[in-house]
Amino acid sequence: MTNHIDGNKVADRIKAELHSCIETLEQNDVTPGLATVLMSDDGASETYVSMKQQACDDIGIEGFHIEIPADAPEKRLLQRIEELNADPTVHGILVQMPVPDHVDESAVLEQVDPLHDVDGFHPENVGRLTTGNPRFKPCTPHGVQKLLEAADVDTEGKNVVIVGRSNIVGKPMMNLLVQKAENGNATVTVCHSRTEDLAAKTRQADIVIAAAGVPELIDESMLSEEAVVIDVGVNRVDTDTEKGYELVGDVEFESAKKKAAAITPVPGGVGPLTISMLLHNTIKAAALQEDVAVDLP
Ligand SMILES: Nc1nc2c(c(=O)[nH]1)N[C@@H](CN(C=O)c1ccc(C(=O)N[C@@H](CCC(=O)O)C(=O)O)cc1)CN2
Repeated sequence: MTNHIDGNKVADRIKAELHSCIETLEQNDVTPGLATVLMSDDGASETYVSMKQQACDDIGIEGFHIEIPADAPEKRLLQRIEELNADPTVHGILVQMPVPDHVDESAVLEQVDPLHDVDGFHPENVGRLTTGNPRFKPCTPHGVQKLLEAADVDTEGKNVVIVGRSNIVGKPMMNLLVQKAENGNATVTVCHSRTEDLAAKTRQADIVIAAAGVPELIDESMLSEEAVVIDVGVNRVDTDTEKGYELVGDVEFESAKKKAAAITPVPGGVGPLTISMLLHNTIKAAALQEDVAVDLP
């Protein structure tokens, strides 16, 4: 029987568990602070940033929202990040991705102080993750691990196929899953747009993680019986509705759910975990910077 993995439920449980960490910080006179920086007119990016701010308000993290016009020079963004690095009330900083084309993404990621880098995108934090000593696990891959754990899916020794090689999801997901660590120890294949015969690869997988950003790329015919399917794609597809679009995953949900042992929906699957794990990382950043011991979930 198909088993839907309810991301909202798992995310709510993690948020409830994080509440006691916030209390511990408050007892030590620390209010964790998160700065979100948006340099984009993209509607989806605006939505994600306001969801992050709302989640901060809900849990007791102080949110600082900075908007920089999409056509401003790169220097303005870099200067603002420098100011945030030095602000003692700000423990976590994230720059919403993607940034405009005229801005050098690497320069932006390197400008965020590694101890404030709650996205885990700074090269120092990427290096720590790769060498098995993560400081901040990138939010979406960490959320996928939490979803698998909640669904009682043991990754040890499993064949995992990740479809997509982005720095935000595909590559850190690979690094987390191959680690000799809890929720790791998997055999991982990373596929991408140049992969030949993608279906042959995904059919070998016990677990398929779809993160290509291509609506309904993966259907039932590309899955093995009883595969676990994690759909990271949140694609806006134009419709005639009042909203103007609908959200579609990278997996053709209706066909895939017939075959999968467990599957995440879109919306309501991985997305909510991205937000919860950002709160997790912000609390960790505050605890590290303020030298307070917290028991993170
Ligand atoms: N600096 C970062 N930029 C981006 C990241 C990131 O982790 N850090 N990830 C993605 C987008 N993203 C977070 O920013 C994100 C995507 C989706 C969701 C989510 O909860 N989606 C909901 C649906 C929301 C909707 O109505 O559109 C769901 O799937 O249920 C949260 C965060 C790129 N950029």
